[in-house]
Amino acid sequence: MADTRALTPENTIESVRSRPIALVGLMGVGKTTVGRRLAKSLERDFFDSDEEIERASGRTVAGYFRDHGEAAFRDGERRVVERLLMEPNIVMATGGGAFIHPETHELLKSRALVIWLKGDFETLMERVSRKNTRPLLQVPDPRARMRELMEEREPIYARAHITVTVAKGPHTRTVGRIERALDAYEVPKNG
Ligand SMILES: Nc1ncnc2c1ncn2[C@@H]1O[C@H](COP(=O)(O)OP(=O)(O)OP(=O)(O)O)[C@@H](O)[C@H]1O
Ligand SMILES: O=C(O)C1=C[C@@H](O)[C@@H](O)[C@H](O)C1
Ligand SMILES: [Mg+2]
Repeated sequence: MADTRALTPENTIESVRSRPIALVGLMGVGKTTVGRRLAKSLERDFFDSDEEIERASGRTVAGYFRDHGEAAFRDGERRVVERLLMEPNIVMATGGGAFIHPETHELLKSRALVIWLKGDFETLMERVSRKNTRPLLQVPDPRARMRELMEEREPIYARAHITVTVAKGPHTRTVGRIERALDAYEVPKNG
């Protein structure tokens, strides 16, 4: 059955704006910390898919990867994202790989207003180096791994409805940029 929530010109801008807002992008770009502040500013509820997986499984993301592997994590992530997309009026921070997984990508693209937070390499490295809890970066050369992830993933993140460039500076600046991008957003003619 056709998804009536697909982003087409028949959707009024009001209906598109009332979709869940989903933040996607690489580890460390600020999806969680910026998302929380954006939700507050827009008077929406905030959810983080990684935190929801941790709550539901009673494990940390790193523990989940260790015990069940990445494929099981991606499956759990898809289910969590699908459930969160039923919530009205939310901002959702997704895990860095959610929009890369084809089924989760499709869900997000058809039911949310997807915003790619695009960071430069050095900003991302500086931010991820503050915590060593990210399983994909527990490798001998995390800089090389991050470069690979950027190359593999950026063309996919670029399919988001909106791209917002994130640079050094306070979270509030990124929130302001996202709000301006949302105000300027128009439903594309070709869906
Ligand atoms: N202007 C800023 N915007 C976003 N994050 C910032 C900013 N300044 C500092 N940070 C910090 O960068 C770190 C990473 O942010 P955060 O955890 O929100 O990233 P994330 O995109 O959710 O990553 P992950 O995909 O691993 O969940 C945090 O310590 C956050 O406080
Ligand atoms: O970029 C990724 O693939 C990931 C990012 C984190 O948010 C977690 O979802 C997990 O560490 C995987
Ligand atoms: Mg996060």
